[in-house]
Amino acid sequence: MGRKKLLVVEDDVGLQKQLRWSLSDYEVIVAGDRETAVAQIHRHRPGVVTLDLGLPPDHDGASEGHATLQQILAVAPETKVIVLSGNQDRANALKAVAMGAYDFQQKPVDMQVLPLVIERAFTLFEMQEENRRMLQIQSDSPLAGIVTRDPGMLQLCRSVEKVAPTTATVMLLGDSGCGKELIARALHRMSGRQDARFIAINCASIPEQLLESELFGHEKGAFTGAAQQTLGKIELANGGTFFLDEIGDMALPLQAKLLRFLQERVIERVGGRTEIPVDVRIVCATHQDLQALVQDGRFRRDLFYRLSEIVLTIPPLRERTGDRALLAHHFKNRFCVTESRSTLSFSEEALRVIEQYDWPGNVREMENCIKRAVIMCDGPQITPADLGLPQMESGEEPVNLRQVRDAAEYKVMVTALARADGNIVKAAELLGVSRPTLYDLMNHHGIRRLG
Ligand SMILES: Nc1ncnc2c1ncn2[C@@H]1O[C@H](COP(=O)(O)OP(=O)(O)OP(=O)(O)O)[C@@H](O)[C@H]1O
Repeated sequence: MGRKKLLVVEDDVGLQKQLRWSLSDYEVIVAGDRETAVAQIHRHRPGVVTLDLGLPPDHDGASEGHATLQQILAVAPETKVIVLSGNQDRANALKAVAMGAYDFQQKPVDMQVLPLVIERAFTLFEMQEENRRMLQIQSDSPLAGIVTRDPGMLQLCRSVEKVAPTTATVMLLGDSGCGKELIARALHRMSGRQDARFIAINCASIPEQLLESELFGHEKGAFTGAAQQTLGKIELANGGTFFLDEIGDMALPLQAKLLRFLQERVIERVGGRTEIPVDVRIVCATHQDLQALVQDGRFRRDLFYRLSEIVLTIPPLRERTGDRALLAHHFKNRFCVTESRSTLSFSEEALRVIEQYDWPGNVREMENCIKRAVIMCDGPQITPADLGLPQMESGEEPVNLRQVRDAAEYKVMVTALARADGNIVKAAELLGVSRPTLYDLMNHHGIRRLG
C-alpha cells in the first residue's frame, strides 16, 4: 500500500521544507495558495490537510485561509483539515473549526505535537472511509441496483428475495417512476431464470391492434404487412421473465387472450393454428387502481386474481424515510463519473430543498433532476438554482411541544444519517452529539442500525 497522502498548504517556502522533512512518513504534497490547494485536492484526494490561515494575498488576516478551507470541504467534505494559525489568531482558528476544520495548532508549530494530531486525523479519516464503504455495501443496496434505507423498502426487498425463486406471478403496484421495472429485474435476476431473457413491454405505449402481435407473434400473411413470421415477446422470453408494464391499460379482448395463456401456458401466434407451449414467469405492474378498474368493468376480475398471486406495493419516494438525500448522493456520484465532472457536493440549502420536495415523479424525476444539476452546476457545489425545483410551502405546524420535539428529533436524526451516508461517526458529528448518545436516540426512536 502507498504512503498516506498529506497536503501542506503553506506559502512560506522555509516552513514548507521543514514540514516536508519532519513529516516524511507521509507522501507530502504542497500548495502555496488557494487555487493550487484546491487543484491538489482534486488530483490527490489527501485524507489530511494542514492549512496556514494567513495565505496570500491576506498574509495578516484569515480571509483567504477561510475561503480555502470552505472550498476544500466543498470538494472533499471527508477531508480532515488541521488549521495552523498565528499566536494572536485564536478567534480565526476557532472560526475555522466552526466551519468544519478538524483541529487547529498555533504557530510556531510544535513538531512533537503536530505529527500526533496528523496521525489521529488519518485514523479518523480511514475509519470513516471504511465505515462508509461497509454501509454502502451492506445497506445502500439490499438488492443489487436498489438504493434505499427506508424500512418499508427494505421489507419489500426481503419479500423480493423470498418470492424471486418461486413460480408465483407477481403484481407490482406503485406510482410512476418509483422503481417497478427495477424490482421486476431484481425478481428475474434472483430467480432460477436469470440465464434466460428478461423481456419488458409497456401496454400503454403500444396501440391496441399491434399489442396482440407484439405479445403473441404472428404468422406470415396473418394481416396486411405481415411479410414474414414473427415471434411474440412472450415466446422470446421462454425460460425467462416477461414483464408487462401498465397492465391496467390493456384492452378487454386482449385481457381474455392473456388469461388463456396464464391458464394453459400455451400461445397461438396471430394467424396461426398451432399451440406453442411457453414457460415464462409473468411479472406485471401498474400505477392504476386495478380493483377500481375491476369494479368499473374495465379489467377482468378473473385475470386480476390470476395476476395478483403475490402483490408487492412500492412506496412513493416522498414516503421513504431518508431516501431523498441518499438517492440524491447516489445519483450525484454516478453522474459525476458518467458526465466526467470532478466530485461535486450539495450545498446545505440544496439538500434542504431535495428533502422538502414531494417528488411526484419519484426516483425517475430525482434521477433527471440530479443529472441536470450535475451538468448545469458551475462551482464545486450544487445549489438550489442548479436543481430547478419549486420551493415547498410549509403546512400547518402542530403545537404540542413534546410532539414537536419528538418529531423534530426523529427528522433531524434520519436526515443526518442520510446526509452522512449512514456513517454513524459523521452523523453524530453533524448532530453535535457523541456516538453513544446517537445510538441511544436511535434506540429511542426505533431507528435500526443497518449492516
Ligand atoms: N431504489 C432505487 N435505487 C436506485 N435507482 C432507482 C431506484 N428506484 C428507481 N431507480 C431508477 O429510477 C428510474 C425509474 O425506475 P423504473 O423504471 O424501475 O420505475 P417504474 O416504476 O417502472 O416507472 P414507470 O411507472 O414510469 O414505468 C430507473 O432509472 C431506475 O434505475
